[in-house]
Amino acid sequence: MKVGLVGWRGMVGSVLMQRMREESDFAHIAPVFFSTSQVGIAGPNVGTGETILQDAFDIDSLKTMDTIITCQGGDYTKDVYPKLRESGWDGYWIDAASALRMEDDAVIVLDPVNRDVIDQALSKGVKTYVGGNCTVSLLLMAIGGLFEKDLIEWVSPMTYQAASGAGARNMRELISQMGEIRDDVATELADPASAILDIDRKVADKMRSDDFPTDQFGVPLAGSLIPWIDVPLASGQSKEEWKAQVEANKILGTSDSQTPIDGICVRIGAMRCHSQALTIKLKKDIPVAEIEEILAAHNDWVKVIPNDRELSAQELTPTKVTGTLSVPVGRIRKLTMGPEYISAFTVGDQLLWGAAEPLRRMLRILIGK
Ligand SMILES: NC(=O)C1=CN([C@@H]2O[C@H](COP(=O)(O)OP(=O)(O)OC[C@H]3O[C@@H](n4cnc5c(N)ncnc54)[C@H](OP(=O)(O)O)[C@@H]3O)[C@@H](O)[C@H]2O)C=CC1
Ligand SMILES: N[C@@H](CC(=O)OP(=O)(O)O)C(=O)O
Repeated sequence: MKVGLVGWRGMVGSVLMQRMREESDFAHIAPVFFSTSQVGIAGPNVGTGETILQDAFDIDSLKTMDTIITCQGGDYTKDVYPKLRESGWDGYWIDAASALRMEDDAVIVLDPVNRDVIDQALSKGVKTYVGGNCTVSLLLMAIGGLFEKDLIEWVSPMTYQAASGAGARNMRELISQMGEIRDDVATELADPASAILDIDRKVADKMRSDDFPTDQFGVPLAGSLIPWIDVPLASGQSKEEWKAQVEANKILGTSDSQTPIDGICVRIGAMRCHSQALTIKLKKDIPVAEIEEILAAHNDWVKVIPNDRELSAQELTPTKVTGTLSVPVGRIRKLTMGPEYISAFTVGDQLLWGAAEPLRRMLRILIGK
């Protein structure tokens, strides 16, 4: 299979390349690397010989691919995808961007959760497969078992989303902000006798000052948070909040009988792991032990963490999860609202299961390996 890769050197694309190398995916395809800015120079050698970067806007060149996998972004998709389809190209398009997700002829891929939906689409001849929003994919990897058994009446996810979701420049800015704060009080920190309230005031002054680096986020994130992600909608939701219900139900194949999923999305100063605190209303009263069993049995990556202080602090954090495919879910307990109400807390790497991994697994499904 001739596979065109677009956006492979960006942040999501680099994680995709890393995973494809780790899983020897390149042994099963003939890769062709495209670029929007570096046409004609040497591309990566992935064990299949020297490569030269092709023009990612050249429809004739793209048309020779059996499959195109893109992490280039929504603007690229909106520009190139319609031209390619209008030209008669009938290949598989696998995309990280949100642009095509809610189109009728596109499927949102997360095969540990919706392999049945993917298989049905393939047999119907669907050719467009899009990765879900990171928060949505991570939510479903964590509590997919309860959805599979049709036990959920509604979910309210309150998110704690990492800087990486906003892009590479934002990750850099977060670190710069952390450094600026620390450097500003380095002398006081070195003196154990210095007053903490003096340090605190100096930190707040620094974060509010005009020279604090906020070009990317617009406001301080380090030492603070941002309770809004993406553009506002007429409903009062942010677009990130809107995606939870529509995308999750599309992934699950339940768009006609939507399970309500809604909460507040918040950016915090983590690097690349999104966390979510969940309030779940179950359709019936089930013991916590049974809930834990259902969750743990759903897929190979979800890991139930007992509701224990030490284990939660060690296992259920961005620090533990970053760079791994593990999706821990813990803090599972009955809430005082009633026996059908439970809490849960989950963490996942938003660049792996949240972005790159569902795409490379879709490619593997296509090549049948
Ligand atoms: N960030 C995220 O968490 C998620 C992103 N996505 C989707 O993936 C898309 C891509 O996101 P992301 O990977 O963050 O985007 P990046 O900005 O990291 O990369 C996008 C493109 O920018 C170009 N580029 C220009 N300068 C550089 C440079 N110095 N280093 C690397 N690439 C460079 C590359 O294209 P070229 O080689 O052609 O110049 C690259 O493919 C998003 O638009 C979004 O639709 C989906 C899920 C999560
Ligand atoms: N919006 C997400 C990242 C992202 O790229 O989402 P989407 O793939 O739905 O555009 C975040 O900020 O954390």
